[in-house]
Order: sequence, then structure tokens, then C-alpha cells
Amino acid sequence: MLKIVADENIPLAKETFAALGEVVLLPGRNMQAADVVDADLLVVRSVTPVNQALLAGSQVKFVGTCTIGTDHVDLEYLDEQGIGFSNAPGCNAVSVVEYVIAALSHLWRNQQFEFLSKTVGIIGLGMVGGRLFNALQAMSVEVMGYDPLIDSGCYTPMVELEQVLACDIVCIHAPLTKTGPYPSEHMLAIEQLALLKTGAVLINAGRGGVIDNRALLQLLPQRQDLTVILDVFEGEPAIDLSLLPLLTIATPHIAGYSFDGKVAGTSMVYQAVCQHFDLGVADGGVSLAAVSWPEEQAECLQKAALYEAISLITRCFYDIANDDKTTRQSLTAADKLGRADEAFDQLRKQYPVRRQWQGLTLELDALDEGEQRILNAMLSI
Ligand SMILES: NC(=O)c1ccc[n+]([C@@H]2O[C@H](COP(=O)([O-])OP(=O)(O)OC[C@H]3O[C@@H](n4cnc5c(N)ncnc54)[C@H](O)[C@@H]3O)[C@@H](O)[C@H]2O)c1
Ligand SMILES: O=C(O)[C@H](O)[C@H](O)COP(=O)(O)O
Repeated sequence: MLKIVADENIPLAKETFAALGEVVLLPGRNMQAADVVDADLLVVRSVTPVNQALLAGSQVKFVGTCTIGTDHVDLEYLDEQGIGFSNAPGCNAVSVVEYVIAALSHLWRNQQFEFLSKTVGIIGLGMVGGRLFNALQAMSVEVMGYDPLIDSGCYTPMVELEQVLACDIVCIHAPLTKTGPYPSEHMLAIEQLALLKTGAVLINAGRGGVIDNRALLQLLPQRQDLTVILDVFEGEPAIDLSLLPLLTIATPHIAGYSFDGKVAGTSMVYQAVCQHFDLGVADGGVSLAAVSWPEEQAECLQKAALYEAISLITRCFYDIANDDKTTRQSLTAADKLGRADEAFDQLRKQYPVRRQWQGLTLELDALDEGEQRILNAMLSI
């Protein structure tokens, strides 16, 4: 039997890992060396720095993070110590792509921004960025990507960073890296931000530190033509709140927070653990019921033209305006008490169940063949 210490915010952690031993759930943000000293297995999310300070002297043999990102884990240290590791590659990639589409659809509804006829530049073409690239291309949007670390034949066209920054919409999906041939930290500093074209939309749902947030704060008052949407911030949870009024949409690092994406993360790490300890019980998968379109809204959707249909679907499954409103209200109120960082974490901890629309099938009477194809592409992200 293993002793498993897991972040209390991992959905179904107890139910899933109980098959392997004793599960102790703890708040991830404050996990200390004493909490993990006699654990065999540590299961975290992105808010726990996993490094020598946490693990030295412990008997931890495997670390799993139920996230895509790994910038909170000292992988070199784990390797040196012979501690096994797994993240959950792609677990919430669909959710992040849906976040981007929901954000663009929100801009159509509020600013008549016809995103389907714009150019989109994607920075980082991995599980998230690559999926977004394919989805948008299938929706007939002109897309280009920048990713110096993958084969230039993977996506067409792949261009230089400057060309991506000259697009109407720029989406960041690179991990946060500080070393290597192309470190991404502050990849968008003041010089790069200055390259954004007039009226551009900038979306960061990767990691906060890929954009120099101070540079953004410096630039935005002079560039009111820009629409900036941030899901991720430097210094989370203690983010610079003076950015909020300058942003069109602000959300507390929840782009990947579909219930489907979170549960997939738990399940992927469970399976990696079973493989690592050679337990042969990789049956920890949870399958969620398929989503369907609510009957009471069917008539309205059938009559909708393309942008309206996209807007109805995105708002039904994920109304990004609600997250933006709650984030601003909660952080502003908590700031008056000097507790905005706690509020940031609470917003994430108490995040409501959000289901992905991926897999929904809808044939709409009001759409012609081309429009129906675009809708199908959006539904099958
Ligand atoms: N906001 C959220 O809720 C959320 C959810 C999931 C993932 N993320 C973040 O998004 C990142 C990307 O996720 P993913 O699943 O696509 O990861 P991935 O590892 O599959 O892909 C990352 C891609 O970025 C590329 N890349 C690395 N450095 C780069 C650079 N300097 N310039 C351009 N491209 C670069 C890599 O070559 C790779 O193709 C994660 O690392 C994570 O930090 C955020
Ligand atoms: O890297 C990821 O998978 C995402 O950023 C993920 O949604 C982070 O969520 P957290 O671990 O902070 O709860």
C-alpha cells in the first residue's frame, strides 16, 4: 500500500487513488516538506512548487501533476534523485481552445468583431496551440504559427515571431521556460508588444510570464486600440491588479478548467502511476456523460445565423463574461482588505462545473453548407 499526498483541489483524487493506498488531501499552495516526508507518491496541481526544498529527505518515489504545464516542477532535480514523474499532456487542451473561441465570440457580441475573417497568429503549436491551429483552419480562418522547437512542416504556414505579432489576433500557448535555445519568459517584452497592429487582439492562455506584465501595463494606456484578454498573469496569485481596468477580459487562470479537462488530468496521472509502480491496474478512468443541447433553447438556435449560433453555443456551455465579471468583482473587493491573492485562489478553488461542448452535434436550418461546415469544425475541436 502506498501513502499518497494529493492537492485537495484535484477532482476525484480520493476516489481514484484510494485503490493504491492511503490518500491524504492537503491545500496545494502551502504544501511543506513535513507534509510529504513519508509519502510514496505526491500528486499536485500547478500551485505547488516541487523542488529540493519540498522533497529532500522524503521517500517520495513518484510525482504526478494533473496539469499540462510543468514549470512548477524542478524536473532536473527529480531526474537526479531518480524520482519518477508524469504530467497530464493535453488533458485540458480542448478546454483552452474552447476558452479562446468563447473569448472571440464574446468580442463579436460586444464589439461586432468578425473574428472568422481575421488573421490569427499562434505562439506555441503543441497540444493546445496545434489544436487551436487545426480548429481555426477548419473554420476557414487564416492562421499562422510560430514555434521554433518543432518541425516547420507540422503546420502550414509556420512563420517568424514578428509575422505572428502582425496578425489581427495573437494567441499565446507556449509554456513558461527560462532556459534552452528559445526561453519563453518575457518573449513578449515592450519591443514585441509594440509590434502589435492597430486594433489587434492579444490573448494569453499559456503562462503569465510569457508576457512582461510591467511592459503591458506601460503600453496599454497609450494603446487603447488593443484588446487584451488574460487568463494568466505574472506572480499568481498576487497579480498586479492595476492591469484589470486595461483588460477587455480577465479570468483567474481557468481556461483549462472544464470539468472534463480536470478529470482527464486526474485519470492520466493515475494511469502513469500504475505504469510506474507496475501495478497493472490502469482502470482509473472516469467517463463523463456526453453533453447535449438543452431542448428549451433548440428553436432559437435553429433560426440563428452563423455568428449568433456560435455565440449561443459558447454562452450556453461557457459564458466567459461571467468569469470576467466575477473575477473583477471578487479581486477588487478583496483588494480593499489586502486579500486579493487569497481571492484569486478562491475563485479557482470554487470554480463551477463547466462542461466542454466538444462532441455536440447540431444541424442548423438557417446555415448554408459552408457555414454548417464551420460550425461542425467548432463543435469537434
Ligand atoms: N490557462 C490555462 O488554464 C492553461 C491550460 C493548459 C495549458 N496551459 C499552458 O499552456 C502551455 C501549452 O500547453 P500545450 O499542451 O500546448 O503544451 P505542449 O508542451 O504540448 O506545447 C507547447 C509548445 O510550445 C512550444 N514552445 C516552447 N517554447 C516556445 C517559444 N519560445 N516560442 C514558441 N513556441 C514555444 C513547444 O515547442 C511546444 O510545441 C502549457 O505549458 C501550460 O503552461 C495553460
Ligand atoms: O497547465 C495546466 O494544465 C493548466 O494551467 C491548469 O489548468 C492549471 O490549473 P491548476 O493546476 O493551477 O489548478
